[in-house]
Amino acid sequence: MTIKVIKHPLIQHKLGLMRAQGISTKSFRELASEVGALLTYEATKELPLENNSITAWDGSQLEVEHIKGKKITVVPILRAGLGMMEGVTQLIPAAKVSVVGLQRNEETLEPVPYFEKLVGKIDERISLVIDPMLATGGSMIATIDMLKKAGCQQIKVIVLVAAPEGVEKTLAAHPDIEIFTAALDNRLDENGYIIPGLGDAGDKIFGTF
Ligand SMILES: O=P(O)(O)OC[C@H]1O[C@H](OP(=O)(O)OP(=O)(O)O)[C@H](O)[C@@H]1O
Ligand SMILES: O=c1cc[nH]c(=O)[nH]1
Ligand SMILES: [Mg+2]
Repeated sequence: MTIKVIKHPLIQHKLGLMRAQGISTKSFRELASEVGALLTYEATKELPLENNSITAWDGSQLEVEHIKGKKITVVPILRAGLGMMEGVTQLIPAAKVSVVGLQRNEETLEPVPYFEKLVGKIDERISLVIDPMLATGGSMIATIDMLKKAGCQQIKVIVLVAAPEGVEKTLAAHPDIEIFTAALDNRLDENGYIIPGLGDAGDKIFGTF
């Protein structure tokens, strides 16, 4: 479908803080969660609503709006995706969680899958895939492949930072998805790291340097 770069001042300010050398694990993790929440607000903006009748505080019948039909499953890509989970689930507390584990081989840059636990009836849900980094796109494409194979028909992606190469590859493989990001950065370096990027997001979130 498309990529949407969300230029909200709060998002850009927080992302700018995340780019600083020597940022603490505590600050990086908190900011990843906060930017994740703000991007979730944008990514859920067009969810359809339906009217439902409830009994209100004074006993009267009242028409209120609820999110219609399909409900969301959040899909964090291990490990780094877990760093956005708190913020995302603060906004969607009832969301079911489907976990996917992928480790990028640092030499070939190919994603190596090692875990998959998806919720039931995923064909009836919208998947909201979360990962701080979309670099070559390999991990994201493999995750979307898994979700589609399990029957999921509607997929949105939230990443903190994306590289043009990875976005192009992901949208070419899966033109029906939507990507929400805080930044579309310049390029990948020779090791597949996003420039300017954030460095190794997983290591920063988990403190594994
Ligand atoms: O677009 P790609 O080229 O596939 O790279 C992006 C992936 O790399 C990072 O994870 P990593 O493999 O380092 O695992 P980790 O989260 O366990 O650190 C990142 O969190 C993405 O999942
Ligand atoms: O820039 C990058 C690329 C892949 N994974 C990261 O954590 N950072
Ligand atoms: Mg990593």
